[in-house]
Parts: sequence; structure tokens; C-alpha cells
Amino acid sequence: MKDTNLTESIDAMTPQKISARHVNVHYGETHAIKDVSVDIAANTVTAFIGPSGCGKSTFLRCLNRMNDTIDTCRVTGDIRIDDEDIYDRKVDPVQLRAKIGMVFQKPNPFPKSIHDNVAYGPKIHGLARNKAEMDDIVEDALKRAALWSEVNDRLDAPGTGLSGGQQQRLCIARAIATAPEVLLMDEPCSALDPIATAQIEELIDNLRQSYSVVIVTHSMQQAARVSQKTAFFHMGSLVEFGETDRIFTAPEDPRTESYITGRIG
Ligand SMILES: Nc1ncnc2c1ncn2[C@@H]1O[C@H](COP(=O)(O)OP(=O)(O)OP(=O)(O)O)[C@@H](O)[C@H]1O
Repeated sequence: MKDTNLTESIDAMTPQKISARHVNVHYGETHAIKDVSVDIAANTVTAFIGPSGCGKSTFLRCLNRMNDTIDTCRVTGDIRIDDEDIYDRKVDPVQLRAKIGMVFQKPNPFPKSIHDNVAYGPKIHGLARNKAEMDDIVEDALKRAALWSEVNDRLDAPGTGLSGGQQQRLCIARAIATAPEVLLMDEPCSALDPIATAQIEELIDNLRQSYSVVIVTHSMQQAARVSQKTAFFHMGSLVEFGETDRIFTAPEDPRTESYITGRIG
């Protein structure tokens, strides 16, 4: 993996939120992630890009132990959030996923009201002592997800009745409501139209003031628009990682260059 000295000196000044070292992932006999080491900075949007099947989603799911739910999946290596080993036996994956929220490709609101979708996580984790506190959490999360003004007069309506873009912002509000420190987004705009995509991209830019955001995207334009750091994966390996501007203007590895110029993937 390559990077410039300039980027390394910037890295040294930016606090790291997540540190992954020598991560390997197998699904049965398939070696999906090969010895990946990377640091994810705080208050930064980091994009994972690369051709289909290169392991972007698999690596993303390692960061909040979502792969634990797949029987054939085996993860080795060291992943730390704020220097805490997230694969330590003492760590409860449910608590971990409150701290490291996730938003999926297809908006997937629960078949509940808008209010109850957002209140679901805080309720499970006992974050509100009474209804007034819960209502405050719901309002704050919907505001941070830039949805409040569109839904505040119909909080009891079903979440599934919203438009696709609104549903995705509802899912972001649901993830934010448990006060996470990191937000993982797996192609969050792939099911959305261009206007809804632009709204989510603007939201992602605002979210990084409060969270570390990691986004998997097939769109290089999107990676260039929303991220400050980009990681290029190819066949399970992390080929290149660095400042997004540099990756897109002066990639160091020929595989990165081929991908961003459309010759592979
Ligand atoms: N649940 C699973 N069981 C077995 N193999 C899997 C599973 N999920 C992913 N894989 C395999 O792991 C490799 C990496 O897949 P992954 O979905 O992480 O790639 P990706 O870069 O996110 O792809 P895409 O861009 O198409 O979503 C692929 O070879 C894929 O077939």
C-alpha cells in the first residue's frame, strides 16, 4: 500500500478513531480480505471504493462485527476503536453496534411509526428516562438527519410511507439516535434518485462534524464529492489509501489508476 509523505504527516496530526491491523476474512474457503491494515480518522468521511467483489462491504462489516452474524465468516487480525479491541470477548456486539451505527444500501425502516423507528434503539439501550426525554432524542436525531421539517407533523405515520430518500434519512436518524461515534454506510444512495442522493451527500458532509463516517460506494464521483480519505480495494487487498484528492488526481498504484480511469471494474 502506498501513500505520500505529505499525507502521512497529515495523518500524524489527525486523531485516529479506528485502527485495523492485519485483518483477514474468510467465508469458508474464500479469502475475501487479505491482510488489510488501515487507520480511519475522527471527523472524516472515508470512502471505500473498488470493483465489485473486491471486499469493500466485507471489510466495512468487520468494523461493527456485522460479519459475526454470518456462520461461515471468520475474521482475524486486530481492530480497535479508540484503542479498544472490538473483538475482545468482553465486548457486547449489540452495544458495539449502538456505538458504530450502520446504514444499508436499501432503506429498511421498521414497520412502525416514524417516531418509533427512531426511538427503537434508545429504548433498547435505556437512553431515555421518560417520554419527554425520548421525544427530545427523536427530535434531535430527525433534525441531525435533515428530516425533521418534513415529518414533524406526522410522527405517528408509518416510516414505510415516506419516499425512498426520506426513508434513508429516517434510517440515518435511527442510527444517530443511539449516539454513535462512527457511522458505517454501505452504498447508502444506490436505491435513490439524483435529488435524494444530493440530499444524503449534503447530510454526510454535515455528519462528519459529529461522527467518523465510512462509506462504501460504487460511484467515484460520489467518493470524490463526499470523502476526504479514500481506500481503494482490489481482490481483497487494500491497494492504496490516502487523501481523496490525491487518489483521484495522482494515484500511485497502476491498479488504482486503471480503476479510476475506468479500465477495470
Ligand atoms: N455471505 C457471504 N458468503 C460467502 N461469500 C461471501 C459472502 N459475502 C461476500 N462474499 C464473497 O466475498 C468477496 C467480497 O465480497 P463483498 O461483498 O465484500 O465485495 P464488495 O466489494 O462489497 O462487492 P460489491 O461492490 O459487488 O457489493 C466476494 O468474493 C463475495 O462473493
